[in-house]
Amino acid sequence: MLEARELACWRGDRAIFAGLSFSLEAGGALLLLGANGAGKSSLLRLLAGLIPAAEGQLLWQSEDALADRVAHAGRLRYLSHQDALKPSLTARENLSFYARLWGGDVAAALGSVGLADLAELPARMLSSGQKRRLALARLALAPAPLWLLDEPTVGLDAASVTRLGGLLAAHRAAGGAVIAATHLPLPLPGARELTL
Ligand SMILES: Nc1ncnc2c1ncn2[C@@H]1O[C@H](COP(=O)(O)OP(=O)(O)OP(=O)(O)O)[C@@H](O)[C@H]1O
Repeated sequence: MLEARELACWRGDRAIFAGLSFSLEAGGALLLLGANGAGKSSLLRLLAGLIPAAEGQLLWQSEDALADRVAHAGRLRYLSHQDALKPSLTARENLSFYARLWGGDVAAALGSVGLADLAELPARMLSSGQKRRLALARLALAPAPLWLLDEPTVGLDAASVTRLGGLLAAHRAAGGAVIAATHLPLPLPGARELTL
């Protein structure tokens, strides 16, 4: 599904990583590990097409993944370590923005992360873990084959980690792939590990 060949990344005037290769099959999962500053978030941004690779190739089904940026954006869900919420909009309104882009059932997605009762609360009033859950609810809106997740479980309680495990398992069972950067245990059975 996805293949990285000899990727190199520079941030500013510093080389962050080079010669990085991996492949990911449908239903597969890859955990990005490594110390602070190792380049996990940079790699996710590169895979999302948000920063350029200094060298190497990214292939999607054996074709240049980034030749058509719009097509690439359409096949992925990228969750950065920031929650990307509008503080003054309610939880429902925040998620409705993404539903207008991708489709999906906002109420069901809120329910899947346990936020049904807080749908009408402005995002600024949510706790940090609830904000993270609202960001993760985007994953439950409409299918996309590739999920790129940056520290998805930061701030989550145990029940929310279990719920996320359910979303990840359903996504993979439907043939979706996941790449996640994390310092914490993630419910991704059988995931391969890539240490930067
Ligand atoms: N916009 C930027 N300009 C210059 N350097 C940057 C920029 N963004 C990140 N860096 C540098 O790139 C390196 C990799 O950062 P990155 O955020 O990818 O690391 P990380 O592995 O995700 O770290 P953490 O575990 O702390 O989240 C760091 O040294 C960081 O300072």
